[in-house]
Amino acid sequence: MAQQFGDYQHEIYFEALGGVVPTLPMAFAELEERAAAALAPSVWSYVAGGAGDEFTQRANVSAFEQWGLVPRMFVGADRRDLTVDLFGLKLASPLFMCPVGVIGLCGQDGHGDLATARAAARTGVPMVASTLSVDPMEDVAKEFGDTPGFFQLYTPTDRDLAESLVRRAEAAGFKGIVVTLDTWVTGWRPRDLSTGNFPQLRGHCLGNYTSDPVFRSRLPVGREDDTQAVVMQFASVFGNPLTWDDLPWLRSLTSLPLLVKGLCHPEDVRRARDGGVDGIYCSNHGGRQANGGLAALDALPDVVEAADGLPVLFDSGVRSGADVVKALALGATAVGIGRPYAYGLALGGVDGIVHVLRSLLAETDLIMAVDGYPTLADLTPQALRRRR
Ligand SMILES: Cc1cc2nc3c(=O)[nH]c(=O)nc-3n(C[C@H](O)[C@H](O)[C@H](O)COP(=O)(O)O)c2cc1C
Ligand SMILES: CCCCC(=O)C(=O)O
Repeated sequence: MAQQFGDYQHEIYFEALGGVVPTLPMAFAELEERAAAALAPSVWSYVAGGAGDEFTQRANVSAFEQWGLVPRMFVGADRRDLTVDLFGLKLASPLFMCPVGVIGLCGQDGHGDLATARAAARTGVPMVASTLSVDPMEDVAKEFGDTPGFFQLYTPTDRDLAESLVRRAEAAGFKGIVVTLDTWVTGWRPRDLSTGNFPQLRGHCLGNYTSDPVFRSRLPVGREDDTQAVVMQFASVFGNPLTWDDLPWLRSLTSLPLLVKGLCHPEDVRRARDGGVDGIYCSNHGGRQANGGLAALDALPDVVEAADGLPVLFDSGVRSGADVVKALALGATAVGIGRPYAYGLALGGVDGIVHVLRSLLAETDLIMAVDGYPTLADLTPQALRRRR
């Protein structure tokens, strides 16, 4: 019987079998190497870099090697189902694109946010759009097609501005708000400190601020389009060291699904759950914020247990379909990638992102086929063994 393959993601597989050689890299190492050469050096070091000596960033990746999937036979997994129900949204797969603040700069035309949204429309893989984007969120959301999108909020100290950003996201049609908690201050990032390179402080990726009526009203009259005034105002409101006392206010901001990003401690997960969030987002920001930390994957099982049935989104260190499968088996509801799609964009624009997403999805699906785990429900911790 002919193999029953899933969807669009197998085009890449059939093309290769048919002798169509992909022009973009198939392996992450080559993707990264070629992106390093394609991106402007300042953008490359900002995107690729992490905190301190990048121990945690490396640990995020190597943590996946500590787990192995145990194959099951006689399953006949000729059809797989990768669809996910998230807050009532039917997603084509459990993959999503993490918020990446300078994604705008990774596209050759300087509109990488729009390119990412277009890739989301083409693949059904949702984008979590960062507060720090070149193009305003309304323009990004227009490109989503039928794919749901989420808005990531960096909560400013100016509460009126925070409310305005959330109102705008609701009006633009975003399907959920992701509040990032681990980056109210930028971590110790030697690559950027040694070059003085922080794109936001050079006036890049501030499109959601410069288009915001509340933000504009705070600028000195007549200097609304003056980059220096904009950067100073941005820097003065950017980081809000929120406490648990702020959670009711955050919750009151929206009736959309509310997720909190950056949770790794089970006690924080329990408190967030009690505070009425709709989803937990387990991440250590790709190792960019605090070095010396636990790999995000190693925090995931306790987070899932404490979430007690709430959806758990996961990112940090995912580089292959095997990684996606392992994170799902450890309890993630959906799995995000950051740097990999930024590199795809750098190399091939919208097509480059689509290539990265299709490749990851095809590998994920084929592992589930070969290893006999045809549905996401089959992927449980029992599917994995810790490496000895
Ligand atoms: C260049 C860059 C910019 C980022 N900007 C944001 C951001 O604006 N908001 C946010 O919540 N996370 C941001 N992140 C973190 C990602 O959302 C995600 O947690 C991380 O990239 C996942 O790790 P990975 O790159 O190893 O896949 C950024 C990551 C990178 C690499
Ligand atoms: C203050 C940092 C904003 C962008 C970001 O989240 C990142 O570079 O990791």
